[in-house]
Formats: sequence, C-alpha cells, structure tokens
Amino acid sequence: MENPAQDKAFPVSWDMFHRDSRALAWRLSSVGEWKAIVCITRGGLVPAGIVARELGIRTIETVCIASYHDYDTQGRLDVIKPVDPKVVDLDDGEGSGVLVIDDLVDTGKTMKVVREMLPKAHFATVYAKPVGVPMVDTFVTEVSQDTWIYFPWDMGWQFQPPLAKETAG
Ligand SMILES: O=P(O)(O)OC[C@H]1O[C@H](OP(=O)(O)OP(=O)(O)O)[C@H](O)[C@@H]1O
Ligand SMILES: Nc1nc2[nH]cnc2c(=O)[nH]1
Ligand SMILES: [Mg+2]
Repeated sequence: MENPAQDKAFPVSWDMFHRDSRALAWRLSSVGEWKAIVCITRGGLVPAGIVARELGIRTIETVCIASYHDYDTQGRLDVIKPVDPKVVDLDDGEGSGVLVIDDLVDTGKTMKVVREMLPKAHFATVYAKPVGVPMVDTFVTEVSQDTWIYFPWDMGWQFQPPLAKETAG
C-alpha cells in the first residue's frame, strides 16, 4: 500500500521547525548556489523564508498546489498557480539555478508535478517519508510512512487533563 494509515504522530514546534529549516539551509550551502527559490505553497512558504535568509536568496517565487483537501487524505492534485516563466527561464528553461522548497515529501506526487515543470532544479524539503525520498535531492529528517507530521501553524494550545483523571474509574 502506497500510503498506509498514518497513526503515529510527529509534532513539530516552531523552535524545532526553525532549527530543522536552518539545518536544511546548512546542507544546501555545500551543495550548490541558486538564483531563485520556488516554494510550493502553502507549506513551503515557511522553510523558504528561512532558507532564503540563510543563503542570501532574494528572488522567491511560488507554485501553488493543493492535494490534501480533506485533512490527511490526498485527493486530486490542483495546480492553482504555475511557476512564472521568468523564473523557469533563468538559465536554460528547465529550472537550472532554481531551488524548489517544500515542508515535506510524503507520497512524492506533489514533487513529481513540480519536477515536470522544472526538471533541472534542485528539490529540498525539511521532512521526508520513505515513499517520497526518491523525489527529493536534499532533506533533513526522515519519518516513517505511517507517521503524520503536525506543523506548528496547524496547531493550537489545548488543556491536557491530568493523568490521574484520565486513568480514574
Ligand atoms: O508528497 P505528497 O504526498 O504529494 O504530499 C506532500 C504535500 O502535501 C502537503 O501539502 P498540501 O497539499 O496539504 O497543501 P498545503 O501545503 O497548502 O498544506 C505538504 O505541504 C506537501 O506539499
Ligand atoms: N501536515 C502534514 N501534511 C501532510 N501532507 C502529506 N503528508 C503530511 C503530513 O504528514 N503532515
Ligand atoms: Mg504543501
């Protein structure tokens, strides 16, 4: 099965996300140099800002894709906005000189669509699951396929009942 039930939780705090995105920038800094970042919205917006700051990249473009319409179930993949041709054509019309950033790769379907637009770009994510790993050139942390990653922008503070109350009765 390509994407089994994702019943393990990997919660990520803002601090963790900042540290892991900086680690991504650190890895990328020894891989190459890029003229522009293309971030895959919306999840890619946050790491793209951090990596752009670390690597001194000021041209930042978006490709707007949505597929997980129903929380954790992937549906039809919608390209809401393609990459600006000015960015595709920076070097050779195939994405050389472009760094594509997303928060994570899961099945790899989102990355595959963007790879078709920018075949020579470098693809990077902060987190990766095994099925998606072949689609990404650089990432920081791998989690198992049956794990759901909870990002800080999707979370909120909530009262936690004390253990004693949970186990009573
Ligand atoms: O490797 P895949 O199985 O294709 O999944 C990975 C994509 O899923 C999430 O985006 P989502 O479509 O939920 O949109 P969002 O970034 O706006 O949250 C995530 O941000 C990746 O872009
Ligand atoms: N937040 C979040 N979005 C996803 N999209 C695909 N996989 C995931 C995941 O594990 N977490
Ligand atoms: Mg996304």
